[in-house]
Amino acid sequence: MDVQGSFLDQLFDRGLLIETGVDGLYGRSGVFEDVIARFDALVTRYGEADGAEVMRFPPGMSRPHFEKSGYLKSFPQLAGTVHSFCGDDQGHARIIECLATGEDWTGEQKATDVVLTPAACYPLYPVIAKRGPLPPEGRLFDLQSYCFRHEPSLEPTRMQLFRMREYVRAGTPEQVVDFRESWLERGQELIKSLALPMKVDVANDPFFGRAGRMMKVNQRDQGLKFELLVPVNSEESPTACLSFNYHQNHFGQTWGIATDAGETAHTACVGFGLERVALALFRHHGLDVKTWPKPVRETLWG
Ligand SMILES: Nc1ncnc2c1ncn2[C@@H]1O[C@H](COP(=O)(O)OP(=O)(O)OP(=O)(O)O)[C@@H](O)[C@H]1O
Ligand SMILES: [Zn+2]
Repeated sequence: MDVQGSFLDQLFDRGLLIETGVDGLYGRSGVFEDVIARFDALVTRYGEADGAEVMRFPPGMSRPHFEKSGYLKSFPQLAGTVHSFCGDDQGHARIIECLATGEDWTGEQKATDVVLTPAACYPLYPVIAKRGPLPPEGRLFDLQSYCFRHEPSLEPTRMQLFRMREYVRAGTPEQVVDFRESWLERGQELIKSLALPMKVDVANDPFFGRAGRMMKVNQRDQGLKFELLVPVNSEESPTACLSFNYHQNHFGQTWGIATDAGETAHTACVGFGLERVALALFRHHGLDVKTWPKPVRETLWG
């Protein structure tokens, strides 16, 4: 068995992750959750002085907002929608019949107004827009959400439902670029304080299809996305644990968000993959948190 498979099996054997029968969909133990909570609190300590406005959204968002966001243009392969049965007794009878005969029953389902949140910041932009033009200092938000992406995998770091902590900045290009620069530094300090090996590299999002190829090249050429990578599954392809994204005026234009001076607002976000950081810690410091290096334990548990 390859290294990835065995790391996942070790996590199952220890009960840190709990199998559900679906790749990338796992339960988590109390110990695993405690590591996530401690890391989440550490992120808060690093960002505290900035006074971000805290908002928490459920892991589903408005389908009309999702449609307007442009997500389906770029990442149709990752999207997840919530469907429900809206029929009558006959429809119900067909579902039961299909289940009994092993036929597909899902044709009776209809799309609801809810889609699964693909990234913690997607529900935020329409909320910012609704408040009107930004104040002169711009705005800063603190988010955390379960996110869904249809990317089933045996790599434990690639889940279908996982939590993303984010800080999102909206303002002038200068304000937004400053924010991203400062988090590029802080993010590295933060991961160093956990004694994890890392590197920062330019990256691209998985834009779909032929048209997506150019978008990947553009994103890289313009340095719009950086990732902080930690080897978890392998040394050759380290895992993006943090990402630093400059959207330029994409969301400002899409949602009609203006700066105080009446220009289209720019936005950027820094995202922390909470499960990925936890997995990196278990990978490098061992499956028993009691034996983790003392400085790491002190950073997390004080
Ligand atoms: N499938 C996933 N499972 C667990 N965590 C994830 C997953 N996809 C993304 N993340 C985490 O969420 C953060 C923000 O998401 P982002 O869209 O920037 O990731 P990404 O660039 O798509 O990651 P990758 O390149 O590995 O697919 C990432 O830095 C990562 O830590
Ligand atoms: Zn984001």
